[in-house]
Amino acid sequence: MAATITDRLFTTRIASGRLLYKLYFIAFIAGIFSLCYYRLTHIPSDHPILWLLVSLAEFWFAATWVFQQGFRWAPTFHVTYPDRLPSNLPPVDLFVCTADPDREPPMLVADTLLSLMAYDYDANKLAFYLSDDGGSELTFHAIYQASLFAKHWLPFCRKYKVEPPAPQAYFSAENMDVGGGCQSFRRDYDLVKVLLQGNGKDVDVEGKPMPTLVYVSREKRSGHPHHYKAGALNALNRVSSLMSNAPLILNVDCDMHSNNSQALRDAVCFFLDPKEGHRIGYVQFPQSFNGVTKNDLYANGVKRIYEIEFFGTNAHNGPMYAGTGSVHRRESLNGRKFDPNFPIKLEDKSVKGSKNWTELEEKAKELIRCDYEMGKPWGKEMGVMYGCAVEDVFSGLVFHSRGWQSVFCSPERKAYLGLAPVNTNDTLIQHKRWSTGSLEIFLSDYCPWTHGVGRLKLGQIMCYSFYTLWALWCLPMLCYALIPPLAMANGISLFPQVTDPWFKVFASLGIASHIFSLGELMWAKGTIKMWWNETRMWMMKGSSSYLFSVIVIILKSVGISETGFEITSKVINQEALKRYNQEIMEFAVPSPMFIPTTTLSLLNLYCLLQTTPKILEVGLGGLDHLALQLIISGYISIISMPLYEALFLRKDKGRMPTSVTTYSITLAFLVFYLSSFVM
Ligand SMILES: O=c1ccn([C@@H]2O[C@H](COP(=O)(O)OP(=O)(O)O[C@H]3O[C@H](CO)[C@@H](O)[C@H](O)[C@H]3O)[C@@H](O)[C@H]2O)c(=O)[nH]1
Ligand SMILES: [Mn+2]
Repeated sequence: MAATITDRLFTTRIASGRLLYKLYFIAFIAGIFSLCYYRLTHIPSDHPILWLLVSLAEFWFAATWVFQQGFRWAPTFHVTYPDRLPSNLPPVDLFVCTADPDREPPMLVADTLLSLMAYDYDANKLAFYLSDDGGSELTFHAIYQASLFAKHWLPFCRKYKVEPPAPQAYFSAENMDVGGGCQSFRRDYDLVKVLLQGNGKDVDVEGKPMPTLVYVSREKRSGHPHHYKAGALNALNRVSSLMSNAPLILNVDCDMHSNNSQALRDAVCFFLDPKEGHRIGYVQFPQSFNGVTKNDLYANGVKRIYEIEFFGTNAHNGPMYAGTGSVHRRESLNGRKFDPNFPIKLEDKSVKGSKNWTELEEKAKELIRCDYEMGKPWGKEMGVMYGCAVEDVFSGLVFHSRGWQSVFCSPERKAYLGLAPVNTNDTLIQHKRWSTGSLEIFLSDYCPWTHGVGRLKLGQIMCYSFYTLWALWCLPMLCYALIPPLAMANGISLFPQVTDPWFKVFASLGIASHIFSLGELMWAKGTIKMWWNETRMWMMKGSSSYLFSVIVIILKSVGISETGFEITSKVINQEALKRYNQEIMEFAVPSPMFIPTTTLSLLNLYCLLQTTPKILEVGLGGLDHLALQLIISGYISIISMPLYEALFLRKDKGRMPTSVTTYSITLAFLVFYLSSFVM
């Protein structure tokens, strides 16, 4: 297949203006060294512990800044040339996962599936596999109806070049041929059902071939871990190798529909490239989101990751595997190592010709049984890795350490559009899962600092360090949100006073890092308010999600708790949606996730109010030695405005539940009074 291609199918360009960045880098790093020097030469004799904690926090802030250089050093962009692709394209198997019909409405799943089926690609080369971990009759029915509707939808998309090819509006009850087909459905056993037969057996209303479509639902039995999404992907991997065995595998979550019917061709360009193609294990598309508010209230548009940071990873062996929107080489997914001396060609080993589908369904059921994997290398040496709440990043790290490269492919027209959490609690829970999983990776046998050395590039290790140590942000954040205000209230100075030249070092580092991150986001077409929201969410995640992650990991290490997969809800009620669109933060549920953040905000406000009378008494000049602490608390209080409103001023249903308010106030006072004994 690839032998006939001589022209490059993609090219690479490094961002301009790097000299300017390097100058900034030198200035900033000089600032970090000065700060360290100041801390080491100014150890106070009366409060050494406070000094130590604040210094460690600053050290960790500096270390994460250093890791981030992996993303910032050389942003690298790829351009693909799909026009140069040969007509004989490699087959692709497409996996879609769903797990819970209440949190992931079947209509959404069907919509995603149909949007993918509309890819501009030879239908004979595509096979779709839907994993329904919820084993839901409703989902099955929706998919079955979708398979019928697809026979109308695909010709329609071809004719009118529909973009995005997701039929939401079209996929209404009137369009469906209701009834039939799924009466035999029972949910007490494994189910593999071929809904559309490829290779010309099933045709659309115009007589053109349909792709294959297979519904898979795994049996769950207690005592047999089903490994969540990773388990689902591995089950689909085996079923697909039996039924179609395409050399490429695309994975999309049910909450992300295709928004660009050409994107698959872009991905194929990387694998078929005559020069670099053989090194590439997977292509990762960005995750982009539908319906995120103008200023991205919860920072769930994750612009920073997918519109800034991931371009930086292209400079050193490519991005992390981020789950949805990724195309894998089956060989690398199945445990093969990359060996430059024995390049693996992207060969078409797919199963061809007419098939006995009933027989295949029966055989496939064996492959998805919950005890099938016992004693087999799945989840360890083969397939997506088990044992981690972020199976994607973990697996990507393993593929990278087996020598494969990845590429970040971000076409002009967004490849996928998905649903992001639309309230505070879901956001914090999602980040708890991500940061817990990330820390699990760092603590695993594949730790980038040990296993990664010699296998990964330095820049890659830095990027992985940044992500896998995310959860540890909570420690410096807690230090900075607790110690300076409490020390201030007790009259203890922890920073140089305004007239001290060292003050300038602290001030410049603080200002520079803020201006830089703002500039970066503006470059990615963000807004100032978006940046402010992002900063607030960063603090909330830091003091809540990340803190809980660290606690979960500690509990897990002593065997008290297990990490699971809390599925993000994709439904929202109308009233809450209205508030969301007005960019009013939603709390509403009495979630423990809120308590640390609200406590810290209250504490900072209280310490600020406590110190204000003193300021009025002696004038700002007299509090010169506490100026930086005042600024920190002032900053935390200003950014916490929406929290104070939710706690005390709002009357709507989205306000902070009284129980959270009570706990937080009590806790804040407790901490405050305890501190006066300790400090
Ligand atoms: O037991 C399970 C649990 C989840 N899922 C599926 O996993 C996907 C992701 O779940 P979601 O709740 O949407 O989590 P997100 O945080 O939005 O997912 C992000 O983070 C995950 C890792 O934590 C990645 O796998 C995803 O691709 C990535 O989009 C969905 O399609 C689910 O149906 C399963 O198939 N089985
Ligand atoms: Mn999701």
